[in-house]
Amino acid sequence: MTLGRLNHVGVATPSIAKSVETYRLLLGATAIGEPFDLPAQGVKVCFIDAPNAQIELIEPYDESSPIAGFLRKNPAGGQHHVCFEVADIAAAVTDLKAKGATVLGEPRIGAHGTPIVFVHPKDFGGMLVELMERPGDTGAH
Ligand SMILES: CC[C@H](C(=O)O)C(=O)SCCNC(=O)CCNC(=O)[C@H](O)C(C)(C)COP(=O)(O)OP(=O)(O)OC[C@H]1O[C@@H](n2cnc3c(N)ncnc32)[C@H](O)[C@@H]1OP(=O)(O)O
Ligand SMILES: [Co+2]
Repeated sequence: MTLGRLNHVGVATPSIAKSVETYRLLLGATAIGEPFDLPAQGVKVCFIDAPNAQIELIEPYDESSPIAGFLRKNPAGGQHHVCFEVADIAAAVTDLKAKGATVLGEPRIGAHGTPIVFVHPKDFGGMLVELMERPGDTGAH
């Protein structure tokens, strides 16, 4: 596989509304998307655009959310994952598994409407990594 662009940094938060105000006030964020729910992934999502990537604010959709678990350990929230783009998610999964990485589950549709998958933090020195198929590439394989 080939490492693509950093698409977003996932930031867990107990309150998207409060986090949006922080980014707006402290960093002058202006390109702030409308929050939306992704029940299948257990999250509420809000994207804040920076010139070269996005901040993905993620709040638990319900108590079974992986973000709820993260917030129990980190009540104020914080950096949760980084997401890189790949051309072909299926090829990336095959390649990572062949190299012994722990791919979490099967690819599923993420917040950008393209297939995503996660790789366990233990493979990246404690950082949760998400891979997403580049918009426009889906179906290229
Ligand atoms: C999909 C929509 C959107 C998008 O971009 O499209 C998103 O990105 S939504 C993001 C939310 N979804 C996920 O995070 C799915 C992937 N996550 C998982 O499968 C789990 O959360 C997992 C496996 C990372 C952790 O599982 P769990 O929480 O059940 O286990 P523990 O809490 O016991 O943690 C085990 C071990 O991992 C460390 N950990 C947990 N979360 C993170 C994290 N975000 N970053 C780094 N490390 C993490 C935790 O500290 C434990 O470490 P240990 O040394 O064993 O104590
Ligand atoms: Co993400």
